[in-house]
Amino acid sequence: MSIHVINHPLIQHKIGLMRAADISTKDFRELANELGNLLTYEATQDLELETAEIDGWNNTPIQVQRLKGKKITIVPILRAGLGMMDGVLQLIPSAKVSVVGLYRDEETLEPVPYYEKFAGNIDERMALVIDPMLATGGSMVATLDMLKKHGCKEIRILVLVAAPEGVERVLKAHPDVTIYAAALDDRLNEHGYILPGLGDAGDKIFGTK
Ligand SMILES: O=P(O)(O)OC[C@H]1O[C@H](OP(=O)(O)OP(=O)(O)O)[C@H](O)[C@@H]1O
Ligand SMILES: O=c1cc[nH]c(=O)[nH]1
Ligand SMILES: [Mg+2]
Repeated sequence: MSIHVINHPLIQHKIGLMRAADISTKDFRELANELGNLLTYEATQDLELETAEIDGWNNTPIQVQRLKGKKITIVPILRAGLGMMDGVLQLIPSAKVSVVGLYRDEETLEPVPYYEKFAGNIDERMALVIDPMLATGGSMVATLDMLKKHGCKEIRILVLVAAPEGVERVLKAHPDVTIYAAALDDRLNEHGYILPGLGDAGDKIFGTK
């Protein structure tokens, strides 16, 4: 469908903090989760509601609104997607979690799949795919291919930083998805890293460099 870059001041402030060269693992992790949380709030603004009747505090039946349909599934792309998951789950605590494991081959930049485990009845659930980085778009397109192969029909993507090349590739292959991003950056460098970007998000979240 499209990309929404969320220009909320808190989001812009926090993504700016994440770009600092000397950021600690602790701060990077905290900010990735906080942004996951804020992007979830933005991406769920139009979820469908239904009316339900419950017993109110004084034993009188009252009508309340609740989310309609089957529970959402959150889809973190390993590893780095896990770095946003706690923040997303804070707002959607009963979501089902589907996991996709992919890494980018450093030479070809193509995704190499190594794991997948999807929630049951995924064909009836909205999927929120989370990954801090959308670079060439290869990992995201592979994830969307997997989800659709399992019947998933409604997919929204939450990323911290997107590159124009990746956005174009995703929306060309899957024009029905919507991307929510904290930032749309300038370009990719010759190694497929986003500029100005965040560096290697997986390494920063897991403290592996
Ligand atoms: O758009 P692309 O060019 O596919 O690149 C983006 C992917 O690269 C990173 O993962 P990485 O392969 O470094 O794996 P990791 O999360 O295990 O570190 C990132 O978290 C995305 O999944
Ligand atoms: O800039 C990038 C590109 C891919 N993966 C990352 O972690 N960062
Ligand atoms: Mg990585």
